[in-house]
Amino acid sequence: MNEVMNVTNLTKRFGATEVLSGIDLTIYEGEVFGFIGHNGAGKSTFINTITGIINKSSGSFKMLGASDQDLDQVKAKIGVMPDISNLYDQMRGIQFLSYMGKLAGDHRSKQEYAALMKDVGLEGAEKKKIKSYSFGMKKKISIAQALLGNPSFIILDEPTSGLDPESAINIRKLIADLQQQGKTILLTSHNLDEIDKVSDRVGIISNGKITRLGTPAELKVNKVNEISVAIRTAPALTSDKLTELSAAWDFNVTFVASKKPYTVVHVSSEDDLPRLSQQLMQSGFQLYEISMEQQSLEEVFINSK
Ligand SMILES: Nc1ncnc2c1ncn2[C@@H]1O[C@H](COP(=O)(O)OP(=O)(O)OP(=O)(O)O)[C@@H](O)[C@H]1O
Repeated sequence: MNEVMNVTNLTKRFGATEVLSGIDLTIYEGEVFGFIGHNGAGKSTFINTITGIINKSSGSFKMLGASDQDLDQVKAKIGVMPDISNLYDQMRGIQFLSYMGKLAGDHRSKQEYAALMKDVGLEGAEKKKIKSYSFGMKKKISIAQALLGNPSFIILDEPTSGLDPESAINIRKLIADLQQQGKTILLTSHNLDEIDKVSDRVGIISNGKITRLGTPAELKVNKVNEISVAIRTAPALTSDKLTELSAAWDFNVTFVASKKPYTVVHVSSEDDLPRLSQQLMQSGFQLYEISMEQQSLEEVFINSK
């Protein structure tokens, strides 16, 4: 697999505050990489550093084969979504894109710029001044700007935050289309369900370091000897009742939570499931459902701190 980005021990300090504390990360050609972290974790600082908007403090990185010293050689192949406060808001949407397109060496026809606006969900807003755009519309035009010049590596910082659900779905489709075209995408989002859906791999940044890295499926695997099971019974199984009953069982079951109408418990092996069902029925419970639960990416994120 070809490396599109390779970051080694990257640090960034603002005065005495260290925001990135030794990031190591490789992104491969054709993948969608999702970057998550709490507010202020350093996601934007990371993006700004690897795109040369701000200077690193130490460490090194390579982008599309060029070292960080030679970033200018590959900048045209990297599409970065600008902050919406950096849009020229006196310009009309299509005028802005064709102006920025020319700067990026992108010589499309007017119809092609209109098609790009349609792709990001701005059909009908081509001739409106950007200053009249809503927050979501500004977000969409900045995504369009990131696509100018046909970049092979596209970096999108919170592309769907503030978008209505339908627009967010369209942007996710656009990301999937771009990946189909062979592009590599780095995106950040606080919508963990979205990151789960669109990303091939996910990195969690916390305290300036990447604390978890893997495919969504890898991250969601429960700890060894800890299988979450959701049970729906009548009457509902309470923590006290489970403690009382399980004292006599020859396998371990621990109460985790009540998530109405389910009771979530941990068992240590899949083989405990039939035993658990049998014991509950023998104790007078009517068993309606019993199923293994996978952690959500949200739970992985909360537990990664
Ligand atoms: N130019 C700057 N000068 C000083 N501190 C900065 C500067 N830019 C960012 N920071 C600080 O760096 C930290 C990381 O900020 P950053 O914007 O990278 O976080 P983030 O993960 O993108 O957060 P969010 O999810 O809220 O967008 C914050 O504490 C922020 O205050």
